[in-house]
Amino acid sequence: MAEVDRVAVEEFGLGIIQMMEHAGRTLSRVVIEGDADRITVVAGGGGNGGGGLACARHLAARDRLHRVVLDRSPDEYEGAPATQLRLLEGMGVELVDAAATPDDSATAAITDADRVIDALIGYGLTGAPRGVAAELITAIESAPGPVTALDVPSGVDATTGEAAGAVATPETTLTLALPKTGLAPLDGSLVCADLGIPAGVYAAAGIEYEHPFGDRFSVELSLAE
Ligand SMILES: NC(=O)C1=CN([C@@H]2O[C@H](COP(=O)(O)OP(=O)(O)OC[C@H]3O[C@@H](n4cnc5c(N)ncnc54)[C@H](O)[C@@H]3O)[C@@H](O)[C@H]2O)[C@H](O)CC1
Ligand SMILES: [K+]
Repeated sequence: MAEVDRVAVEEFGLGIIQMMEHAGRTLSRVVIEGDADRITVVAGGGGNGGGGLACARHLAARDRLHRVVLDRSPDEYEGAPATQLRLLEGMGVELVDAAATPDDSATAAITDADRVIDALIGYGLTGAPRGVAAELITAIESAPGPVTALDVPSGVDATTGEAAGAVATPETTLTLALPKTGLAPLDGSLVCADLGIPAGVYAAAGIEYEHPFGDRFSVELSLAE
């Protein structure tokens, strides 16, 4: 998937921000179909967090957003995730910086929600979750409300499916563009979102690909028997 992203951006000129917007908007559609109206988005600093922040903007516009929890200071965001964050700030959305709140307001923002979106870490996970991200994964895992994970449950290796430390167990995972091999052993439902990546990108990346979405922009997947 990382190679597909590279080819899409470097050889086809697709923007990261374009794909991230598809991810966030489709994620918001999936959770808006449920009845939760106090949805907390927990967002990391990379591409996964950026998709979560785009989702938060669409939820806020529909009055379904409870809180946005970050694992680092807003000043530390760069690139497309920073763009998503600035848009949210421009809407007046309050951000909970879990790294700067010694009290339990980040945990409360997660436990008070009636659904939590786990957009902390995606396929960019390296090793077991550390620091504030690990604490937030533990808080998500113990939250009373259901969890929707973006791309892969944070803490799960997208390729091997192994979890070397904390992991949040989702009710639903919305994976992006292609199902990752590490999702095969996953409990819960799996939905794949179309990011609008042209078929030629997959060909250039050496992947045999048939557009799986038909007329839709997301499809539910199940494991072959
Ligand atoms: N075509 C696609 O599928 C697209 C996917 N997108 C999304 O982007 C992520 C991958 O983005 P990337 O920036 O490469 O990495 P992540 O956001 O997954 O992770 C980096 C983030 O996580 C922190 N981190 C990594 N390991 C640890 C650890 N052990 N403990 C604590 N923190 C950790 C790191 O510091 C970074 O902040 C993909 O999954 C999709 O969600 C794109 O939006 C575009 C297309
Ligand atoms: K995630």
